[in-house]
Amino acid sequence: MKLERVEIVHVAIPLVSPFRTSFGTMTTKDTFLLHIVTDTAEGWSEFAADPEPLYCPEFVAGAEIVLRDFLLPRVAALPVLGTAHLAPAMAKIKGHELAKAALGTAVLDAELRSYGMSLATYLGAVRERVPAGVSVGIHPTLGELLDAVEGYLAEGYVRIKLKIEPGWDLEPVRAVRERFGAELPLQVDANTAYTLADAEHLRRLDEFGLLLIEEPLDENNLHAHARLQQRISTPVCLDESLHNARDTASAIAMDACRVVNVKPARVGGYLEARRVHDVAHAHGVPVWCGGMLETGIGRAPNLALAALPGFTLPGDTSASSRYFAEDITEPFVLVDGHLPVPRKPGIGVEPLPEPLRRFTRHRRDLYV
Ligand SMILES: CSCC[C@@H](NC(=O)CCC(=O)O)C(=O)O
Ligand SMILES: [Mg+2]
Repeated sequence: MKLERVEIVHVAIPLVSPFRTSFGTMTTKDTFLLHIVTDTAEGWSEFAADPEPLYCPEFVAGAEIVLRDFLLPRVAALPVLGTAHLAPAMAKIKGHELAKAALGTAVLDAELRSYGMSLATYLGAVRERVPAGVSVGIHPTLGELLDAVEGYLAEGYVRIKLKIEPGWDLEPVRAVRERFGAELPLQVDANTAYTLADAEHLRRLDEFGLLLIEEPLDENNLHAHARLQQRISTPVCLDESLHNARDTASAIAMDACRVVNVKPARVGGYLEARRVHDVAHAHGVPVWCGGMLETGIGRAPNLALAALPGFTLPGDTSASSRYFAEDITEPFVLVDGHLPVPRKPGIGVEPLPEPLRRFTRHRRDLYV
């Protein structure tokens, strides 16, 4: 393949309801798509983070600069444009995994389309549909939380994840357990909101039989997560702390991580995400596919990844309607608590021209 053009398409899609986490409240999915044109096929991808660096250090405006000034010049200079060649070409740039993932996924999409191969086939998917969990934000009252959970269960979601923070943890978990029973697959995500000083408090979550507690302590602090795991029985799951397969191997070796939230964008793309899956699977550590409120452009490839053998826990791969009244692709619709694995070439979806036009804020060439 030969790179001919790369376009950045900034989109802003309103959320159906505010999504509050321990680090802020989102009301719009405000990010960009990459559209690449090569001599043999086109490719699409989505940048997974937001305008502010609150979940991780990367953010929309910064990623555009990193792509335009540092990643694209190196990739465009490659004698052969192919997914396998990208990581070595981008490796000299430190960090910026989400920006690298956006470029790498667009190239992978184009490459697979040129071969007529689906991402699911390429990655080694073994399922045609995957069970869908749902992430539930922090609500103003317990009553509103219980109503939200009731609604998601009625839609068929098979697992509930509750966002927690100091002051909103034991009570919402207890309320959900009391209302929906001990058998409901239930987990929590703190997004780094606690410290080791909270260990005794977090140990009180052990009575609720949670599947896991996600990223309770500050990111990249594997030692503290390992010490916390010695004091609580709820399995610690890492998210923000794992940037690649190497981190995953270290975290498992230190017993800092008994479950892995695999987010392809966070680890630099789908090839590294498969490596993370392979490392965890080899150690008997279950993985599940995390989410970043993706549009269908990011949701489709996540579903392909979630169909790999080691993804034994439901992910945050919800239906498009979880966040959007209208998606920029054909919507992903829950059927019996599952979503279909895309099987068309590449990521298997393209933006729908009309919704894309309506939700586009601006688009420009990053490379011609
Ligand atoms: C704005 S919160 C984004 C990161 C968060 N993602 C989710 O909670 C799932 C979001 C989704 O359903 O895509 C996480 O830390 O796991
Ligand atoms: Mg998380």
